[in-house]
Amino acid sequence: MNTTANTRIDDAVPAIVDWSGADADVRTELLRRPTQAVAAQTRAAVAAVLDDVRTRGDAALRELTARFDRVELADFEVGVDEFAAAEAAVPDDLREAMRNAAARIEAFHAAGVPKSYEVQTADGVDCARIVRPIPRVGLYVPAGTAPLPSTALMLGVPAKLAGCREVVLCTPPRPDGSADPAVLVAARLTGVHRVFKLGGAQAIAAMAFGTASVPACDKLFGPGNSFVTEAKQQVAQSGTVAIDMPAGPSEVLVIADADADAAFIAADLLSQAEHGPDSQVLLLADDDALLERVRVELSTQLTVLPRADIARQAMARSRLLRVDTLDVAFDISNRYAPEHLILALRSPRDWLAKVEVAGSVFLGDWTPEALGDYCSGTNHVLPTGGAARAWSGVSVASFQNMVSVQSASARGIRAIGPDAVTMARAEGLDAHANAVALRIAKAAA
Ligand SMILES: NC(=O)c1ccc[n+]([C@@H]2O[C@H](COP(=O)([O-])OP(=O)(O)OC[C@H]3O[C@@H](n4cnc5c(N)ncnc54)[C@H](O)[C@@H]3O)[C@@H](O)[C@H]2O)c1
Ligand SMILES: N[C@H](CO)Cc1c[nH]c[nH+]1
Ligand SMILES: [Zn+2]
Repeated sequence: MNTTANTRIDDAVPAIVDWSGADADVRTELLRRPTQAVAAQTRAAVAAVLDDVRTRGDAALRELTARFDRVELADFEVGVDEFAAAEAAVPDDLREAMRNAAARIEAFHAAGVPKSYEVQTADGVDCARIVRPIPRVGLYVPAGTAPLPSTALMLGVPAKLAGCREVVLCTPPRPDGSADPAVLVAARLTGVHRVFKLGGAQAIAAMAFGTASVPACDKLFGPGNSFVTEAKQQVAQSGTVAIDMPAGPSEVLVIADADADAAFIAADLLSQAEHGPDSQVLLLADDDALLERVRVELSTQLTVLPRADIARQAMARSRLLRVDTLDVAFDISNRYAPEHLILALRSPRDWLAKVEVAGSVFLGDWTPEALGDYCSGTNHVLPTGGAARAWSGVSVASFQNMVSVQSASARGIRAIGPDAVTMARAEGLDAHANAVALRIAKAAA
């Protein structure tokens, strides 16, 4: 332990680094996520797992589950009896909280369901976009460090709103071979059709390629550790299946001013640090005294946190940064593109226009990030690792295909056909030109 003034500061708590005047590119470089070496190791391990499941199916799943989850399973699918046992095991207050959360998630997501639309683009030419559910989707619910039934709600509710025909869910088995009961109850609450006790890259491989017991899905969803996230990216590159986004180890970036509540900020930082040793939590503030108060609070709160060991490891990749102005803090945040952004500022809504990219934003002292994790109604499956620059959190649209439709009458082909013929000839594609010209001639007769 170090000593500052009268307070003992936990060794894991980062020192305050002064970034006043630091070059913007240098700052961005310093906030990089996992090193290339770690990523390369993970890539190779995941590629081997995917290959094994693709070639050997269920036999590979059994071996990989024994190796990584330390449990021998003959059958991965959750049956009627296990669902019934889960319903009996989950306490009423948790069931009630999950029902309430599901209702708010549904209310928020239902308001954003993309609608079909039709436009007449020329006389006799109608164009439409119709919305269709993706037929078979695969959801991943993490359960390595801790089972996350809230994730089953975040994925199951929009899948149900979209109307997907078959919703499959994988979650890692517990040491006794069962699935977490709360995950099963949450899955049932949202109408998930089939649940398999599979975790990690092998679960992703099973849902991407299909095996004798697990159906191949059209699109995969959900967060997970670096193995799960890498597996999703590799199966997406193989072109057999789509994915929602890279949703890896949790991150939060807090921008705070001098009057922010240090205890609240420390609690929010620790709430994401406890997700895993590879979480990253960042605080940017323009006030030395506030930063010091947060260090003290982090030390104090760590002493009573049950998952302090995990949070301490995450602290090693985390930073407390002094910036010149709040404008600089927003510039850094926009370059970093955090999964979660907390604005612990006075009049936080006035600052919202400065946010260019972030997965989800939390305004003011009374909006802890944990509310969004569970029950405000927004989705907690969010892009990480800088992916928020171009990817968005899960929504009903993530579970839908948009199909475009066009219809031309004889009047329509006369009206717009000549443009097509001219453009086709310019591209040297005479068969294209002919397909249109034939119809123009017949429509004119
Ligand atoms: N971005 C988001 O939206 C979001 C949401 C919730 C959680 N998360 C993140 O999800 C992650 C959950 O991770 P988790 O570990 O708790 O659960 P997990 O279910 O993602 O991973 C557990 C699985 O990883 C596999 N595994 C473990 N060690 C392995 C190894 N050495 N080699 C190969 N496979 C191995 C095992 O099969 C195990 O079943 C956390 O990092 C959390 O921060 C992100
Ligand atoms: N904070 C996580 C997303 O990074 C979501 C979660 C689930 N349970 C608790 N938190
Ligand atoms: Zn969380």
